[in-house]
Amino acid sequence: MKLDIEGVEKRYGDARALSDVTLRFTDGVVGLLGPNGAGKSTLLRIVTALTEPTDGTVRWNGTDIVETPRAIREAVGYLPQKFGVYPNLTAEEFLSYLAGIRGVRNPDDRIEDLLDLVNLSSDRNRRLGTFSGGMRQRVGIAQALLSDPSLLVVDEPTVGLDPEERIRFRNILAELGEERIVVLSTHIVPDVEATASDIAVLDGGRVVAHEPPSDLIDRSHGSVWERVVSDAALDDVRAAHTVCRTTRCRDGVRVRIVSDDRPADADPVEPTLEDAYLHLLDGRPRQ
Ligand SMILES: Nc1ncnc2c1ncn2[C@@H]1O[C@H](COP(=O)(O)OP(=O)(O)OP(=O)(O)O)[C@@H](O)[C@H]1O
Repeated sequence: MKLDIEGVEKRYGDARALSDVTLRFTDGVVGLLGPNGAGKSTLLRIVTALTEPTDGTVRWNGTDIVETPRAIREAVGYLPQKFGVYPNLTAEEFLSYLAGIRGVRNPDDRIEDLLDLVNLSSDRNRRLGTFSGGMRQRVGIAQALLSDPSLLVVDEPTVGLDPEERIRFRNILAELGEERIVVLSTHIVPDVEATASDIAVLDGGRVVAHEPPSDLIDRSHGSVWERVVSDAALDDVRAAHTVCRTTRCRDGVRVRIVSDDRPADADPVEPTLEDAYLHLLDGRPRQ
């Protein structure tokens, strides 16, 4: 499978949401990272043929999806950021309804397998209106997989999931990525770290990195530090540096800092993907 995005630009009036985006995705999980407003959802809407680019091309296994949107619509499963359900339907009824609309073959077997995959078999006959946010999200994942898509696109899928569900979900994504392209857009860097073989970072509508997580981490070696400070000194450290994490310890607060220069009294530490991501975005912490 191959998804080729070339020179894609998207303008809304005078505002540019995407500028000259060129990316090639192949089988595996690709993590799409970027701060608020970076253009992630816009890019996902373009590659799923829900929106047309203002300029540039997107090809699915060689076929231009702007000219032939059917090529991608038949291949894609999509879990949008805002996923609505019919509250009066049960999980099983909802999936059956969508399977009917989408012409899924052997829908009963497929729904059985998917309810099992997302751990909702025992809740299949409950109305969706009684589901927690995390359970609804799992229904969303199941519906995205109904047609056994070769391209699975998921936008912020772990929002609302508790830690146990998140880990379960990450494992499902990693497994799914073995035989298809999974594009996972998220703010939660550890989710990407756990699943993605490839990372694309957007900032201000442009691609600022596209490489394996280990390469991104390598680039921030020598720029991540830790030191212990008193509570009273914490504000000064925050004013002077990009602080990516603070942890309370016996002697005060352990502060993790991203900086190209060594901060006073700080020791170098091994960077994580989250550190590398902050370092890439000019060391400015974002939401
Ligand atoms: N329909 C639209 N009309 C006008 N501007 C839009 C529209 N959709 C998105 N934008 C703008 O395009 C830019 C990119 O938005 P987009 O939602 O793609 O970013 P994002 O990376 O998904 O952000 P977030 O992480 O907050 O969801 C933003 O400046 C946004 O305001």
